[in-house]
Amino acid sequence: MHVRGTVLMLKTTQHVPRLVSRASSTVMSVYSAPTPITTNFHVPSAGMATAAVARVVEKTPRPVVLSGPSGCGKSTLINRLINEIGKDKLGFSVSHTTRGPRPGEKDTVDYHFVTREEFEKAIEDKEFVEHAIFSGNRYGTSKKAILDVLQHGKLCLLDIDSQGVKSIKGTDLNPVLVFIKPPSLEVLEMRLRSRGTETEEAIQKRLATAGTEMEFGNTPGVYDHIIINDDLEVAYKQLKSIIDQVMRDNSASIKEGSS
Ligand SMILES: Nc1ncnc2c1ncn2[C@@H]1O[C@H](COP(=O)(O)OP(=O)(O)OP(=O)(O)O)[C@@H](O)[C@H]1O
Repeated sequence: MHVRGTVLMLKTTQHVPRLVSRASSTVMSVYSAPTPITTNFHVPSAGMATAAVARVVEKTPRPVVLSGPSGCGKSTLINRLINEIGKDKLGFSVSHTTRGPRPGEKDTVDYHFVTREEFEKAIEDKEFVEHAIFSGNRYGTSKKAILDVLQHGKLCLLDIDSQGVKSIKGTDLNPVLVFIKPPSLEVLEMRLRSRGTETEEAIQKRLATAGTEMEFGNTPGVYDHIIINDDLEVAYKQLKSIIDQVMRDNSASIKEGSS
């Protein structure tokens, strides 16, 4: 998965209207004129004290962002999370892309595969919270995708590239940022080739972009965690431990916020 902004969610105990306040204030840097979004969230009742409501909004669960060069193993790690945590606790939402489907990928399941024109229109309509170009294709995470996740009281896990990370850092989402790093560019190339899903041209584009992604990932202070995906078992354990911690923190903050 790339930029794609694949959105996964780990279930927490309660959902809160975080995006409502976000959408009407900072939102993402990609918005030229943010507009309020309508949701079906459970909004605290009118009888709830204003201070308590403010605390609930303030204590919204943090999303987790996974990022790293194409072929670093994001999809592999995410699929293991899905398998281990289970679909009753882990949701999956779908991003938009202008790239063509790989063999086996299904429209609306793996991505919303759209034309460039449709993507441009979605940008104009301010449907995306972040969007980026990767290897000549466009990827975007729609507000609707995230809202769909949050409506189910789940923690979002986003898979986005460095451009998306820059955008999301400029918001009040307060994401936990995790960089998935290949052991080396040589290993990355080998894995990309063995995956056998790309043309030579696409592989070259991915490798060209990989250098920039690695540089960004290595920049001090950008990411909260860096996981080197050498041994898959070790990398997975590290990621799972981060996810477990975020889930605990989110649960605790929700309880505190709603008390
Ligand atoms: N630790 C690992 N050891 C060996 N092979 C791995 C490891 N992690 C992932 N792979 C393999 O590397 C290839 C690329 O992994 P994957 O598709 O998960 O990367 P990705 O980051 O999701 O890429 P993209 O962004 O292009 O979708 C896959 O064939 C996967 O099986």
